[in-house]
Amino acid sequence: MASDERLRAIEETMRSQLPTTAASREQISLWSVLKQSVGKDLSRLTVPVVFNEPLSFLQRLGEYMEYSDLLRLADEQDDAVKRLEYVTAFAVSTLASNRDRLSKPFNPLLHETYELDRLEDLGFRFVCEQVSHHPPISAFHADGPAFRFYGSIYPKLKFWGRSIDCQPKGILTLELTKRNEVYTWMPINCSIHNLVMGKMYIDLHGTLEVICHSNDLSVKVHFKSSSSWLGKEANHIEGYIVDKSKKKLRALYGDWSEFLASCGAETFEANFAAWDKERKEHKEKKQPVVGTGGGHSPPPARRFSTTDMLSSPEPPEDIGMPLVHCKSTKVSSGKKRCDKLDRALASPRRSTCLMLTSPTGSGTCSKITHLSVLPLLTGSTVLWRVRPRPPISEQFYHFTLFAMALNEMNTNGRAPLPPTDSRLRPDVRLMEDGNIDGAATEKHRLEEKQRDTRTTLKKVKQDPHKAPSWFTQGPHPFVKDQDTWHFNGCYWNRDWSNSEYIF
Ligand SMILES: CC(C)CCC[C@@H](C)[C@H]1CC[C@H]2[C@@H]3CC=C4C[C@@H](O)CC[C@]4(C)[C@H]3CC[C@]12C
Repeated sequence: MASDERLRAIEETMRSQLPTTAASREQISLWSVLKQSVGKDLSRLTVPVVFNEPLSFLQRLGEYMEYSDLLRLADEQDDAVKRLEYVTAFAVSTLASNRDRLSKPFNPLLHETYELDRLEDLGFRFVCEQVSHHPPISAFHADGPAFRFYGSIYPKLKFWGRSIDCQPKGILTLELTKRNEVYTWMPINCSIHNLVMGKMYIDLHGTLEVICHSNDLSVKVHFKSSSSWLGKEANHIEGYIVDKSKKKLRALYGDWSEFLASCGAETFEANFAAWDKERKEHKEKKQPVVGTGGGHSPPPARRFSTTDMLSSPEPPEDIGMPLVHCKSTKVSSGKKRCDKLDRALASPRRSTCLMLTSPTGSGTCSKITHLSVLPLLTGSTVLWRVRPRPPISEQFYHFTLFAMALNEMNTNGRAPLPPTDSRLRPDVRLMEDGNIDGAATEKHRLEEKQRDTRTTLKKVKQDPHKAPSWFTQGPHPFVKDQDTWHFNGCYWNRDWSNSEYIF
């Protein structure tokens, strides 16, 4: 693995924002666009480009890998329950970037691909291909020194007038290769509310069941559905790790957009009610120190300097007190504690512990732009916490820093991309550059081109369903009666002689 300095060097070469800010949608009513489609599958519907984000759905799937470090941590645990804890934290972390992301990624064209080779700095490489057009199915495969993570998603979207329901189909599989362990889970359901009136928000709901097929440990993480974006249950998740006999071994709880912690099952049962009450009260009070958005005027900024901070050699593991979360533009590598900040907090009587995380996890601390308190149950271990989004995120489709770099052309002396890579899509690129009309024209042209290719192939009696290049469908190796898409591994030979320019 690369040294810290090397890591930082790579990180600094990546862009931290898009070329232009998002265009305003105020002029267009989403309702007028969607009203003909009530009750229909949205995959065939095109929305005006302003309701898109400048990423293809394949690139969006690349965001699953933002916290791939959790897989290294999982692999390092000698205790099977702890491994499942980190795997579950990873599964939850793949969902975090959905918060406030209320734009539609571009529908991938058939056989479009996307690669994310971060083997050198982040320890994984990822490939995704659009393997089917109707229904739209995207298959992906990622690997690293200790894992393989693969699956497919068919994001089934239904429009209900005031909301959109998404019941994605597919299965996600994680293999910890050195441990010979296999985990699976299904994508979680989600809804987008208040399309017509009120503040739009995204709600993830249902149960995320992570099963370890090698030792019969499993966990059902329940995602509470919230009735409004202010809802006290909003984003709350909880569940128990159980063994074969359903004996509760550990409790997991958190917020899919912020953190996942674990504690003893008895602690959770005995203290949850009291803690939950406190948490809800806290949620009502919770206010960012510097505005994180909502379009309202932010409260006055408070600044803290680096000298206010005491370094702690080790990140606090068991934190039986509230955690303060700082969003900072830059933070020095490692995690730092600060007790002086106690006084700055809303509830001065609490003992508090400050953990600083930067959007990238490294850099030097210059200013803190956001503070929030995470209440935790006594004796908890924080398995995962979200990296704060950059302050400019709001103007850039609420992208995380990780997302900002996904469509970057920077190949930095790397091997050339295949002609099917999402980064070469002219419509997404134009949108990113702020040319909405140009993007709309190109998007239309690509869709027509795709249709024409299919008709021509049919005319010359060729199979219009040319097989995907890098994946084949077949039975799941570990789950009965379940199909999955298998990566053939050839992608990384980087031979594009059979890849057509689809854009
Ligand atoms: C008209 C506009 C506003 C519609 C916007 C629809 C957007 C928000 C929809 C379209 C496709 C959706 C995604 C489809 C599939 C999944 C996998 C699931 O496990 C988590 C949610 C996630 C990642 C969805 C998030 C929301 C999503 C990106």
